[in-house]
Amino acid sequence: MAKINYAQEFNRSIKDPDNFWMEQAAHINWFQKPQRALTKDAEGFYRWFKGGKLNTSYLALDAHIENGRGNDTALIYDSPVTQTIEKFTYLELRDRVSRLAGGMKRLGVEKGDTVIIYMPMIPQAVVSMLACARLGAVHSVVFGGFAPHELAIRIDDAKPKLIITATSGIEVDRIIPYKPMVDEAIKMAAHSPENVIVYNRRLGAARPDGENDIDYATLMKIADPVRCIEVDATDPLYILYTSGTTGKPKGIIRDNGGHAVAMHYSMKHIYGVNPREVFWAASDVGWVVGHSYIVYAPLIYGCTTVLFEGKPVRTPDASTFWRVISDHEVKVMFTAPTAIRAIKKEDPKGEFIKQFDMSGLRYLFLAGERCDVSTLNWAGEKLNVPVIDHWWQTETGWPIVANMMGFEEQFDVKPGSATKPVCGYDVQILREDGSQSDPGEEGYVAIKLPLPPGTLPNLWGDTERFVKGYLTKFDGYYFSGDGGYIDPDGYVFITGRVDDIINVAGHRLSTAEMEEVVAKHPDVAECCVVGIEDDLKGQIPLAITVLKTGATIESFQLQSEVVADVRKEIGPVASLKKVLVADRLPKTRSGKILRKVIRAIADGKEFAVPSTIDDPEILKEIEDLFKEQMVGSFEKQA
Ligand SMILES: CCC(=O)SCCNC(=O)CCNC(=O)[C@H](O)C(C)(C)COP(=O)(O)OP(=O)(O)OC[C@H]1O[C@@H](n2cnc3c(N)ncnc32)[C@H](O)[C@@H]1OP(=O)(O)O
Repeated sequence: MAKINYAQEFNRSIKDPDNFWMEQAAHINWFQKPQRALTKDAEGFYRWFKGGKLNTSYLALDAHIENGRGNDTALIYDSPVTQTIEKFTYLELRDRVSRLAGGMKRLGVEKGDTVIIYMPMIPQAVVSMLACARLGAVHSVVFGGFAPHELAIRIDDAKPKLIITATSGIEVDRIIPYKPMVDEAIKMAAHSPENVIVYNRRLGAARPDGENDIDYATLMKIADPVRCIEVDATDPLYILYTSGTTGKPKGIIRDNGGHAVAMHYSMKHIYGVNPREVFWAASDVGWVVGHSYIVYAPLIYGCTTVLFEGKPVRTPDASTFWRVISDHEVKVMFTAPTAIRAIKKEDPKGEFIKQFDMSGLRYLFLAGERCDVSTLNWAGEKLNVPVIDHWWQTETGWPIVANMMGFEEQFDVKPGSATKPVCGYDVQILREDGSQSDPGEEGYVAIKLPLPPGTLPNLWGDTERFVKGYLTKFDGYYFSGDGGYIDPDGYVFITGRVDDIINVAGHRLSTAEMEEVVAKHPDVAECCVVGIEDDLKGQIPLAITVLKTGATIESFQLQSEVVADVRKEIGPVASLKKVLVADRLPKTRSGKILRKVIRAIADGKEFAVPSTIDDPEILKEIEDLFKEQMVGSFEKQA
């Protein structure tokens, strides 16, 4: 791989984005090349490669086949929960994708239609995504850990013509029946899809048949394969919903052209991997990591990707990751710190690692949540490869800050920092008034516009929220929602969200959404949900409630009902386990709940009593409440 200099490239990407990204765009196969990289649309938003025509499914599959690589392995499905390992060549994957696309076309799916995919980590999920891309249909993959109510919200927002699902998923040793959840979601939603394609996994899960259900296998038998259709670079490839500060999730739009260019660029320059090598992102196709680094980037770049249906522990034990790396000769791996913490807890000395040939592993990348120093160090020591913490968001689709492995010099790691801004991202730390922070001074993490290719051009059906949420706080900047600082050496440190978003085991969740559910309990007068520190999951939600006058419910009963409600409305992924009952909540004089202070008390951290507090006495009550009811965490902090 030709090595180039980070500083020069970074400066060029910021000063001359047009030429910088036109050069990168030359690495992908366009049906019609764009004449310019950067333009503005009718609403004044930046767009990449307008005028270019391409197809993302073509880039991920057909282009490699035309290059003589049809018999190379494109996808390895490794499923410890079903004890299956299955490999698909580019040809085999293309044939499945083009056939499913043909089947979808028979069902009336056309360019621009939306399709929801609610599936476990099985090859048919990847096939479905690429089949949509082949037709120019816009997919929206919904993570399986979300409950029917969450799926219903997304159905009403995306208005899919079709839903593709499977009969079931497997969570370690439990069968999760997906199809009944889809049926329930459709009942809840105002919008009705025309058909539901169901892949029957034959695992014994209930499989209720609906009038408009289509069996995946039958459809594949009768469908004719179809060719890729040409789409505009600025046409949407997918919508991916992510938690916002209000209850309703936001539909992040990803375009085709900018995304393809960014995916290709990132594999080489950030992840330092070569085509034909094996890349493994141990995440889920329901998250952005799954979209970008299980499906699109490795395939567009011509790598072999691994689709892993299992957990870092319990499937069957803490050796699984190392077995996968060794069996499939993984060169570069990506996972969330929480997965490494789970392994470290089970196997602190890393004994399992010694049982496998890990000599092929070049780098381990971590992202999805803040990486604590001990996890970073443990992984580096035990694996004996560079462990690279990097930072990005669903909105951007690819890394914002990283130690870029494709360059001549690799920077020394400073634990707690994701290193330096990636080419294309002019990351700045701003004060409340919009002025630039000094080195080392904490502020809001913002990115000067334009954002590079592949990042969100808008929100699905909600331009106003896009502008308000990202572009208004600092004129001319994208506001990330995170706080942080840049040290005098230019290293970026992300210190955490400045809003009510929490990150539980690498899953981004909204406390506002949880509060809405808790508040609906008939005995709850008011409540708040905050994210508190957790050794394993990084953060977990904690609900604090005040009961209605006269309510006699026992606190353990309330907890079990509220936990069940949150699981039912949001899903198991929310991981709300603890609900406390307080006499009062600390508030400002204007009635705003002091969540930050509550969080600090729960985490045993120092805090300043806000001058706007209505009654400082309540803080003492909350402190006592935590001491009484959260014995475990408080003892640990003491
Ligand atoms: C950089 C940009 C980004 O941030 S993209 C997001 C990156 N994040 C990630 O990749 C997520 C990383 N986390 C993980 O993969 C998992 O949390 C790992 C570490 C594997 C642990 O999994 P697990 O033990 O299941 O814990 P969890 O907290 O994820 O799950 C909580 C409850 O939800 C359930 N769940 C999870 N996934 C599903 C699913 N697909 N379908 C149905 N249920 C699911 C879990 O079983 C668990 O349930 P329960 O509470 O035990 O009953």
